Formats: sequence, structure tokens, C-alpha cells
Amino acid sequence: MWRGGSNTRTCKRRFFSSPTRSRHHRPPYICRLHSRGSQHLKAMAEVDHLAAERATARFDVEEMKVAWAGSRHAVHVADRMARLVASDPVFRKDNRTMLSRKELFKDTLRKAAHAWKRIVELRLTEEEADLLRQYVDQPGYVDLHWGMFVPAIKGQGTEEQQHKWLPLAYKFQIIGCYAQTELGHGSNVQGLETTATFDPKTDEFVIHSPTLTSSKWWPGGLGKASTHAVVYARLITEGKDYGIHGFIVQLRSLEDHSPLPGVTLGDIGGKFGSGAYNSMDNGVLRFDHVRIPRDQMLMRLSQVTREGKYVHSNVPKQLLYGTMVYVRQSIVADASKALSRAVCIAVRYSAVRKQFGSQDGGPETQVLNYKTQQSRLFPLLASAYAFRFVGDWLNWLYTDVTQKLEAKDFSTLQEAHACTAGLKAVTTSVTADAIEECRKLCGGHGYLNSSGLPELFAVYVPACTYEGDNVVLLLQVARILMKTVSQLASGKQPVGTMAYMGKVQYLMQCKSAVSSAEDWLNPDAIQEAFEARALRMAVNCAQNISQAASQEEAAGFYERSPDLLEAAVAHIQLIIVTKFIEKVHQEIPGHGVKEQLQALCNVYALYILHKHLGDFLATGCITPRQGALANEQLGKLYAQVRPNAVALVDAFNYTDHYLGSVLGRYDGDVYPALYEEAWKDPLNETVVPEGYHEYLRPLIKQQQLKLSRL
Ligand SMILES: CC/C=C\C/C=C\C/C=C\C/C=C\C/C=C\C/C=C\C=C\C(=O)SCCNC(=O)CCNC(=O)[C@H](O)C(C)(C)COP(=O)(O)OP(=O)(O)OC[C@H]1O[C@@H](n2cnc3c(N)ncnc32)[C@H](O)[C@@H]1OP(=O)(O)O
Ligand SMILES: Cc1cc2nc3c(=O)[nH]c(=O)nc-3n(C[C@H](O)[C@H](O)[C@H](O)COP(=O)(O)OP(=O)(O)OC[C@H]3O[C@@H](n4cnc5c(N)ncnc54)[C@H](O)[C@@H]3O)c2cc1C
Repeated sequence: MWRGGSNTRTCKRRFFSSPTRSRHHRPPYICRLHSRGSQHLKAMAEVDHLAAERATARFDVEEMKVAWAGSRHAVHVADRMARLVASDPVFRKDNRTMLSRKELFKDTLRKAAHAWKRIVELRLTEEEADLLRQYVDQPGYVDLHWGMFVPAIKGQGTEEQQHKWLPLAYKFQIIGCYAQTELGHGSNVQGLETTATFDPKTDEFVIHSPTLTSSKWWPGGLGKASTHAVVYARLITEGKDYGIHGFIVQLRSLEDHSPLPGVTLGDIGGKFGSGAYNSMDNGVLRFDHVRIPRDQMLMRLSQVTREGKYVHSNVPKQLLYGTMVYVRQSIVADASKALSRAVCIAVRYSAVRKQFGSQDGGPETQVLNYKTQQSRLFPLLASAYAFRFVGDWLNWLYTDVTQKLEAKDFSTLQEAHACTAGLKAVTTSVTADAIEECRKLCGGHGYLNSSGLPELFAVYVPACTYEGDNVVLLLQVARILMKTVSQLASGKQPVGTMAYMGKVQYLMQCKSAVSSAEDWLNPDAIQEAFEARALRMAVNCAQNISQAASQEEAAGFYERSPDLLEAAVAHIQLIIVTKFIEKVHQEIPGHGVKEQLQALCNVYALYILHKHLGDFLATGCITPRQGALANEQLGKLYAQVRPNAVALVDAFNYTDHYLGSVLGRYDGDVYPALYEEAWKDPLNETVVPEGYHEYLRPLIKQQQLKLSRL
């Protein structure tokens, strides 16, 4: 093989012959390697494996792209934007992990400015611009500007305020961030300490950070880029504290970007992983009696009059949390993107990679053919599709609730909160774990930056924390579940995703009718088992809380919170399974597409059942035998997915630029790419490393001297 042959030996000789060769003047062996032509290498590499894989697909990949993207139009626009970004040298990202923090941040500013220039030049629509930013794929201040600052003003500002501030934000005449979290408090929003005290003499609010722990801490874009922030602070007027409200505060000069008087701010420092989320300037901010006009309080939900009187509109105060609800639903859509990227890399590489099993000098086995590889990878593939569809549904729910709120109908607010909080928590936790699992599925090469997986993981894991720590959010779901269970006795019929709880009499005693592995292909059997498990877990928790009669309800909730978390997860998994089943029931065009989605839906549901078998058995929803039959059926489904696996990840329609992984390349030509990538590392800029003369040579010489004395 070329990898271990004479070229390698030439390489060693040449390296030792020249101490300071630059990577721009590569040693002759590399030139020779190239002059022999990439065609020669290609012929020797395993390019054909993916072509052969694609030929075994039993469905129409182009139509699956439509099912994944949501419409033919969505495929077309996404494709155009992805290619626009991939073909633009400013958007290159293969060198990102080698940049210093300062270089990375400057690169992010450059990319953001260039993206904006292209958006304006090409007169892109909002949909196109969002996609272009997604494919640029580098976290930066623009995410918070468009993702939180603008939505906060839209959701909490009066029409007059929107009219004043939004045009400035839309044209980047100001740059905004979302400054809620403080050093001392993040999860507990009501515990924030920053104050906004109304001064009727000047008709201003005085924004102040009374303690160190009240310093704003974490807001993205705050550290270096933003000129303005929506700041959350305790509103104090007429000597009374009215709790947390939002205020638009200018932080930096629009002339020279210097902090305004009374404002102290900066970046909070390096974060997990090289490159990755370090492109973002998460910041710290302190106020020393900073004055803002009264009309910079976001006044849609409540107002302070010229005289300083507090007036609360007749709306639920939780509408203040609206921006978080909006972002949580978009994070569910992001989860399917991040998970599908990791799975695409792991599936393609598993089809290329071979280990063991060579018979009579024949080829080794593709690792994708190992049942263990399939049982680790295919549930993640199914989860990517499941999250995609539940994300679409959540987006619909969010739009529906927003329309109802506009009409002053607040009846679905709790449903929106429970679904966004719970789905955000479950999909991000699964995705973070899955990216790490995909790294392991790629063996040693998965640990290289060039696999794309370390960076994806480092960028993605904070999703388990931002926009609400996942445990805190699941406890919110659990509280709503307990409230719903307690209302069942009074005959109140639960609605929306809790409606199944209305079948309490039946679901508490039903027994699964499954008697063969094939019976688990029946969506009704799956649905019933998941509903019974979720309801029984919730009812068990409610009973345990109320049986602790000596305790206050809150203390009982606290005691039982680990069980409540599991009940909340069971409820959210039921929603994901239900929405996948509903999707598959729809008319889905394209040869074999519906069948593949059906198989993935079953993989998802039966994998969850298998993983959480303890829940299903302990609640008596299924018998151990039925659990074993589910596992048997799961194995059959993996065999069904196997010939379609590569085509199923092709349907995500990701460019090599967006994937950013030598292992996940579309053409499967992995080894030459890995080899090539290694030489780009700064350590290879010189053949003899810096520090050799200072540290290595003296050490070796000293040891040689010692030995010669012996
Ligand atoms: C290199 C690139 C490579 C790869 C990239 C690949 C992928 C990357 C993908 C994405 C990355 C890109 C961008 C990143 C995007 C975003 C991240 C950036 C920004 C992050 C921003 C933030 O984090 S902002 C701060 C968020 N903070 C929180 O979420 C705080 C959490 N806490 C709370 O929400 C609340 O404090 C609480 C809900 C926990 C408690 O509320 P509280 O009012 O104190 O008390 P309760 O008694 O619990 O509740 C009272 C009642 O209110 C109801 N309630 C609570 N919340 C809501 C709500 N939101 N809506 C409606 N109702 C609500 C609750 O149920 C109670 O109701 P009752 O009926 O029981 O009274
Ligand atoms: C990358 C990143 C970007 C961010 N961007 C922004 C931003 O733009 N704007 C902004 O305002 N904020 C931002 N944040 C802050 C983020 O929203 C908070 O970190 C998050 O809400 C968690 O709050 P915390 O840090 O206070 O965690 P804590 O609440 O201190 O959590 C610590 C531990 O305590 C546990 N815990 C806390 N409360 C409970 C409870 N009641 N019951 C059981 N366990 C509990 C948690 O599960 C966790 O294990 C960002 C954070 C990160 C990491």
C-alpha cells in the first residue's frame, strides 16, 4: 500500500536532511506524491465503496431530501446557499482550529461582515440570509443579534419601540445582545440582582450592578462586538421592587466603540475546546448608575408612567420569558442539524473503514457491517430524523401559540413552555452524547480535528446548558405533569400533548397485546406502550409525593426530583415517537421514501424501549418476553437500514464544506485527505521542531554523554 511503502521512507530521509523547510516548500516526496497524481491515489483508495453503497439504496434519495428539508423549495434554497458559502474563500474553515483566540475572533468578524455584504449585494430574502449564516457555520455575535436581541424587541417592545429600534438593528446600525444571566444567577431568573430604578425627576431609569455577583456574565456578543443589549433587571419604582423586566441599554459608542460612561465590559475568557465556541465573545458587564430614558424599558407587557406608576397589562407575566421559548424551539431544530452532521460523518466513514475478516487475502470487513456498529449508529441516524420532524412540529406549535397570544388567548402558553423546555432538554442531551459516540464510532481518526467531530462536540455541548440547564427545564415539565395528574381527579380533560393522560383509567391497567417480533411494527402497539409508561411514571411520582403526607408538596417534589426527571423524559420521548408516527402516516411521495421513514420510526421507538426497558417493565406496561421481542425486531430493522444507510445520510444534502470532515467526505476518499490534512498542521511547518536546540538536543546529548561514560 502507498501509505506504508517507499514514500514513507523517503519522507524520513528528507525530513532529517533539512532543518527548517517551510510547508510552502514541501519535501520532494510530497511533490512526488502529488505529481504521481491524485488519480493514482484515488485508484488505490476506497472511493468506490461509497458508490457501491449508494447503488444498494432502495429508495429515491432526491425525494428523501425533500422529506428531510420539508419541501422542494427548501431543498433548492438550502442547496444554493450551501454552495454559495462553500465556493467563497472568505468562508473557508479548515484552518479554524489552528488560529489563536484573537485570530479566530477577527476571522469571525470578517466572515460576519462578508456574509452581510453578500446578503445585501445579492438581495437575499430572510430565509436565504438565515441559511447563508447557518452554512458559514461559525458561532458569532450575529447569532445573538438576530436570534435574541431582535426577537426580544419584537416580543416585548411596544409598536412604537419596534418602529424605533428594529430598523436600526435590521441594517446593523446597532449590534445587540441578550444580557440576562449574571455571575451569581442564571437558572433562577427571578434571583437576578441588577437594578433599574426609576428617577421621576429626570424621567430616566438608573441601571446599576450592586454586587459582584450581579455582573452580567455569559451573554454572547457582549464581550467585544455589541453596541446595545436587552438587559434584564429588577424594576424599582416608588420604592417598590416589581421584579425582572427588560431594558434596551446602549453599551458602546457608535463612533469609536469605547464603553459608555459607567459601563465596564469585556470577554469572560477561553472556553472548552480549540476553535469551536471561542469564536464567540461571551461577555461580562457591570453598570455604575447608568442612566437610560424611561422609554427604553420594553413596555409591551407592563409600563411605568411619567409619574413613576407601575402598570401591568392584563397578560401573564411569563410572557417576559417569550424570547427564551422562541430560542428553545429553534434549538430543537439545531439539534437535528448537529446530530445529522455527526451521523453523516460516522456512517460514511464506517462504510469506508475496514477491519478484520479478510479471507484468503480478500478485502477486510467494512466496519459498518458489524452488528455492534449498526446497533450504536442506526439509532442515532433514526434520532436525527426523529428530531427533525419533531422540530418541524414544534415550530408549527410555536407559530400557532404566537397567533393565539396576539388574539389574547393564553390557553396554550403552558403547552408551549412544556414542549419547548422538554424537547430542548431531551434533544440537546441526546445530541451531545451522540456526537461523542460518533467520534468513538470513527475509532482513532475520529479524535483528529480534521474529522470535524471534536469541534462539533465542543461547539455543541453548551446547548445542554444555555437557554436553560436541561435538568432545570425537565423539572419544569415534571411540575406541569404533576399539575395535570392532580387535575385528573376533578375531571378536567388534559389537552395537547398531555391529552393521552385523559385515558388514565385504560392506560393504568392495559396490557400490551404484542406476541411476536412483527407485532412491534404496529404503531398502535408502540404508541400504547409509550403512553402507558409515561402516564404510569407520572402517576407513581404524584402518588409518592402525596404519600409523603408529613411534607409540604414542594418538599415532596424536591425529594422525588430524580424520579420526576425520568417521568419528564418519558413524556417527552412519547411526544417524539408520536410526532414521528404522525409524520409517517402522512402522504410521502417518492419511491421507497415512506418505507424508509417507517423503518427509522420503528428503530427510534424500539431503541428507546430497549434502552429504557426498566421503565416499561417496572410499570408493568410490557412483559420481559415482549421486551425481548422488541429487541429481536430491532435487530431485523438494523438489517433493513444497512443497505440504505449511506443514502439516508446523503439525503441531508450537506456539502463537504459544511460537514468539515475528511472522514465524512461525499466521495469517501478518506485516506489521501487525512494524509494531506496532517501536513497543514503548524508543527509541520518546520521539519525540525522549534525548541529542538533548546530542549531536545541538550537532553539527547546529555544522555549520550552519560552512556558513553558507563
Ligand atoms: C464551529 C461550528 C461547528 C458546529 C456548529 C453546530 C451546531 C451548533 C448549533 C447551534 C449553535 C449556534 C448558536 C447558539 C444559539 C444559542 C445559544 C446562545 C445564547 C444563549 C442564550 C441564553 O442562554 S439566554 C439565558 C437563558 N436562561 C434561561 O434559560 C434561564 C432558565 N430559567 C427559567 O427559564 C426560569 O427561571 C424557570 C422557568 C426555571 C423558573 O421560572 P420562575 O418564574 O422563577 O418560577 P416558576 O415558579 O418555576 O414558574 C412560574 C410559572 O411560570 C411558568 N413558566 C416558566 N417559564 C415559562 C415560560 N418560558 N413560558 C411560559 N410559562 C412559563 C411555570 O410553568 C409556572 O407556571 P404555574 O402555572 O405553575 O404558575
Ligand atoms: C455557551 C453559552 C452561551 C450563553 N449565552 C448566554 C447569552 O447570550 N445570554 C445570557 O443571558 N446567558 C447566556 N448563557 C448563560 C446560560 O443561559 C446559563 O448558563 C444557563 O441558563 C444555566 O444557568 P447557570 O449557569 O446559572 O447554571 P446553574 O443553575 O448554576 O447550574 C449548576 C447546576 O445546578 C443544577 N441546578 C440548578 N438549579 C437547580 C434546581 N432547581 N434543581 C436541581 N438542580 C438544579 C443544574 O442542573 C446544574 O447541574 C450562556 C451560557 C453558555 C454556556
